[in-house]
Amino acid sequence: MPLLSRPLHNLPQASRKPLLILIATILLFRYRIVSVPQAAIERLRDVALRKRASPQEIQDALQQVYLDEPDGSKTLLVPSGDRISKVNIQPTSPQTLASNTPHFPLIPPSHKPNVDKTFLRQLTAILRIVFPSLKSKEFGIVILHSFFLVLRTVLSVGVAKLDGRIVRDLVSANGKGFAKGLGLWFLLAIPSTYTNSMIRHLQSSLSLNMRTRLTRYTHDLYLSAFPYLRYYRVGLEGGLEGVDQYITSDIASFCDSLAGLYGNILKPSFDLLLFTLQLSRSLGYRGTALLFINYYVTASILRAVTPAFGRLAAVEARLEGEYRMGVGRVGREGEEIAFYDGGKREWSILRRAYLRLIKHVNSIYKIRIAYEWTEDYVIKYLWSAAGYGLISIPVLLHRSRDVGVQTRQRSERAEDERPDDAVASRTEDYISSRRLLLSLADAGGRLMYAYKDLSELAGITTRLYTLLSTLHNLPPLPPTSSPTNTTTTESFISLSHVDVGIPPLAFSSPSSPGIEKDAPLVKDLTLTLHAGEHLMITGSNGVGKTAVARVLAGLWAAQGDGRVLRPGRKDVFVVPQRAYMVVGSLLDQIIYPHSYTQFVESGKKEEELMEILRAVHLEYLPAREGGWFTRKEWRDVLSGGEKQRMGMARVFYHMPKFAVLDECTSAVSSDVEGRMYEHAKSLGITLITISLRPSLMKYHTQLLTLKGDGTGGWTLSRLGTAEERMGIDREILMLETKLSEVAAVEKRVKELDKLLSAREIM
Ligand SMILES: Nc1ncnc2c1ncn2[C@@H]1O[C@H](COP(=O)(O)OP(=O)(O)OP(=O)(O)O)[C@@H](O)[C@H]1O
Repeated sequence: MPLLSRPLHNLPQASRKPLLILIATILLFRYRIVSVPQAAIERLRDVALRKRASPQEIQDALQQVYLDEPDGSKTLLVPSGDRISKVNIQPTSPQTLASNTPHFPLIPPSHKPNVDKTFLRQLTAILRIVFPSLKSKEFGIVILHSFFLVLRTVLSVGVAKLDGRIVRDLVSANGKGFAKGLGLWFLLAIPSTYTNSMIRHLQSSLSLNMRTRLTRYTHDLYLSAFPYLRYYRVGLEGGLEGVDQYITSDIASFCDSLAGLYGNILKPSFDLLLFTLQLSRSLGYRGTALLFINYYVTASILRAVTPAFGRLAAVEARLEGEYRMGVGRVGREGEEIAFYDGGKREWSILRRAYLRLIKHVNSIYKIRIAYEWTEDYVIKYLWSAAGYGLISIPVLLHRSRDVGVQTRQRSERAEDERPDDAVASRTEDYISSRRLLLSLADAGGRLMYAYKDLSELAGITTRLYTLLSTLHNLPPLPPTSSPTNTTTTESFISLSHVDVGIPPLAFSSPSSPGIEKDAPLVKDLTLTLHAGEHLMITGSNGVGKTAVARVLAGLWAAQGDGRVLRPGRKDVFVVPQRAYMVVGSLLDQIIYPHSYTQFVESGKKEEELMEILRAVHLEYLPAREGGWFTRKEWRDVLSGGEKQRMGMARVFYHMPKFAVLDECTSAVSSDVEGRMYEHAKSLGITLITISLRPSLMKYHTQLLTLKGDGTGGWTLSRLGTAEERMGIDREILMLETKLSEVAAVEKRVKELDKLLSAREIM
């Protein structure tokens, strides 16, 4: 170590060299990717669930996240403790998506959710996704759940009977019978309580499984590749806002509500059926008929006073979404807001959104008071009173019959019946019937609540259905056929008579016919760009430059009778104006949209990534940020210019034939920008640049100028040879130098003027 303890510059030349090599090696090793080559992927494949994973395997799994399976499915690697669990995820097949589409016809925006035929149709369509087959896990849970629900009802009847028996034995002072009843009571308590816990567990489990299925299905539908790009088009063309609320909150509410409702309908229905059957034995046919009249009257009263819970729930979910979007916006754009010190303004915006929400929720609560009051009155008190009346009929009839019989037989024979037995048996009847009636009232209450829940479910179902039907019905973007010339294998991009305009809504609703279509931003655009030629698109702000890029990228369909021909999606890479940073490591930023596995499989090496970073002048990043695998919120960590350079790094990583650069270097210094352009050209990438910077003209051979005079006009001109372009550039530089000297000359003229006027005064 004495070598290291001396300052480096004090060392003789000969001993300095090995030290420098050593330091360089250590540095290189430090920033070397903890490479997870193909072998590591195979190793991860072999990691068994029960086997303890090594720290290296855990690290690999964290970076890898997924394993691609030969059947197209993915295996999710979840490190937990020192083990790695694997979850196989089957993507929804395009055939399934296509076969489901006819079940999701669009509903008019004016549709008001209610418990009606439309609701049933919507629910059935969604249930196709949740229960794809009778063999599915969800269906199994429903069967088990139903079993426990029925068991609970059967046990309740048993409890009611036992209750009556215990009291009978007590009244008739039958100690032995009483002790036996009590023993049975404790025994019956075991399956009863277990059944209750299982019902709750299976309900939560059903909800979670349904949520997982719906979420996966929605993700597969929403995050669809070209030609659907539904995540991008659902807002502009689908007219749906706040999709995050639909996918996160609405799906969860729907599943909770549906799973809860199943139990809340099935169990009280069974209760009602079984208890009525039991009661009818002691009530007789007249009592049973009266019981049914009671049900009918109650249901009619409650239906009349039930508010439109479905509509209220749908509005609540929408307002919840608006408030959530507001909070999300402040989080996302925090820095911009802070620069303007816009906290107060945002406060008032958020407050308004929140107030709208709670005002609505409050009004629901108020509406509920009247409804719940009526419900309680009818179910608890009216039913109980009716119950007492119904129980009293056989008891009183029995008694009067007894009295009649006794009077008639009094003279004929001595009373051989113990009055205690009769009382005990009546008490038993009464206790059992009373318990059954109380349970009946409870079941009725639950059913009425279930109706309210059903209305709320109708509201959430409509929202979820709207999302799914919009996603299903977005038509695919028109194909942009690959123009690879088979004779020369040369690629080109060609637009012929293309109108470029904001895409209209994909579906015009019957309520809003004949929406005026916007005039195209650019009309009748025709151009052909061969590989090796470079196009610059310019024009004032808002004239439609990015719109042209969107058409070139295939994000917007060409309007009019135009035709777009371009190579496949791999060969055209677009770098947008706003730099996008993905969640993940530093390495993930460069390789985006590739995953880590794709990077490993591409066979690219870490040295190549370093080379790319060097080309965009970001070679210091791995050292500064603590290595390739550092995970940070890159959107905040990198500066504006750094983010834009990262965008260019992605171009150099993916090496497309064409790169559309939409003002993606506006925050990069001119010298670095120039070097990046030169580098791109040296790699054989054909550039299509959207920019207002004349200094970039020299890297291009064609200039498309959008006029922006409202007519959609444009001009296309050649920019001359490289020599000529450099000549123009030199002239611009010379003129700019001369212009910069003007200020100094003017200053000197003013000084001379002052001098002259001073002499004249003297
Ligand atoms: N999603 C959209 N919804 C509605 N209007 C849009 C949408 N996208 C673009 N526009 C409109 O289309 C016009 C052209 O937009 P574009 O982004 O192409 O302009 P640009 O020429 O790239 O402008 P800049 O130089 O400011 O980036 C603008 O008037 C814009 O308001």
